[in-house]
Amino acid sequence: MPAAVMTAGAAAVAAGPALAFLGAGGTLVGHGVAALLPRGPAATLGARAAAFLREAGANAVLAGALPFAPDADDFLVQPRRLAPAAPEAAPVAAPMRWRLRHQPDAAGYAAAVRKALHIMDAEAGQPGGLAKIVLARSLLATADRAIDPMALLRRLATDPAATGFLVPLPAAEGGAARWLAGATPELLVEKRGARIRSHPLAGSAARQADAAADAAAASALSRSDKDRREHAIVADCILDTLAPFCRSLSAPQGTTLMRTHSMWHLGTAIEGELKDPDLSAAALAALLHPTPAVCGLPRARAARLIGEIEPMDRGFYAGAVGWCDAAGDGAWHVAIRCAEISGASARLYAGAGIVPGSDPVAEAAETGAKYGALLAALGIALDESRA
Ligand SMILES: C=C(O[C@@H]1C=C(C(=O)O)C=C[C@H]1O)C(=O)O
Repeated sequence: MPAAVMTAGAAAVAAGPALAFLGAGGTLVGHGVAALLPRGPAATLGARAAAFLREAGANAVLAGALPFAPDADDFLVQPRRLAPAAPEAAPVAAPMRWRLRHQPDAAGYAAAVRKALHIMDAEAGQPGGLAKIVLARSLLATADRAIDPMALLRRLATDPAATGFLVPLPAAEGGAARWLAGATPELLVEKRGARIRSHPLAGSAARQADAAADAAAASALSRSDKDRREHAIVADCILDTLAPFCRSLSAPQGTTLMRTHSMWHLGTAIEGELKDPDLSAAALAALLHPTPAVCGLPRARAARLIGEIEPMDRGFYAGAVGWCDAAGDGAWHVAIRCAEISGASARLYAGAGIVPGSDPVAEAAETGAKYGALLAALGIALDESRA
């Protein structure tokens, strides 16, 4: 985090920012757009960002989003000005009325999970057989008036376990502004000098209002063989991908429980030291993305099946959002617990990792619970959204 944007103060931001990241790791708020990074696929991001930042000067920052499909074009901008403070708390707004459309509903999602389980079963034990796939669904919420992306961000940023983010996306058809807004609890990779961190999550349970039920849900998750297998695939893949680039790499605490306002997760905090400190945060993010937390194993096979099974295009959901500076430092988060915002519409996305032993109905309920952070921030009652 550049020194100029480390302060997590509470001063008001007058005009709407072009982008913002508000999290425990620091605050980055950018106003205006000075330039757009020439767009391209993940494989060329490191080189494009380095060339841009060499020209742009020592204080320049690039921030934005990588789409789920690594061969699709990313969208990163250089803010005109970095604000030294976080935006102030959300004013209370009049409630909005919503129309909701599931794509697919819980029953349709469970059917998709059954299809994936059938494929896994048929390929069990075969080399290259499908071992994990993350299937997602989407909820289109349309309000009776335009959504204020900044007010939404402020509400998303109230969960201390998540990084609230708001990044611009390429304009919608017809030219309307489009944003990706979310509260992601998952760190893809952070780099400062030679030090790197990653905090993959996989294996989930919905939080419960009753304290005893909540503790029971956490304890069942930590003992679940299915969730531990689902998690290990992600942590091992990240360790294997980073190892060749690291002098040291470890997960000192092993796999532990972490909680957001709406979900419990299994997480593994990974830390390491790069052999080459010039390897940038953007290059590392492009190398890791998409991890089996959002795609599957083997990666290419899972990605192809996701395209065939899911009824919607993921776009920038399950991609990565973050920033990098001229020194190559930066932080990239997995773009989950998020929605595409444009005008009066919010398209929410939620997915769940499927491995042999997954229960289709439970996985559908899990994706429903994962909408929770966005539903709460938009002011949509969870009951209203059930299906
Ligand atoms: C795919 C999502 O979340 C991911 C999948 C998880 C799981 O299957 O348990 C847990 C955390 C995330 O890595 C999502 O929230 O949309």
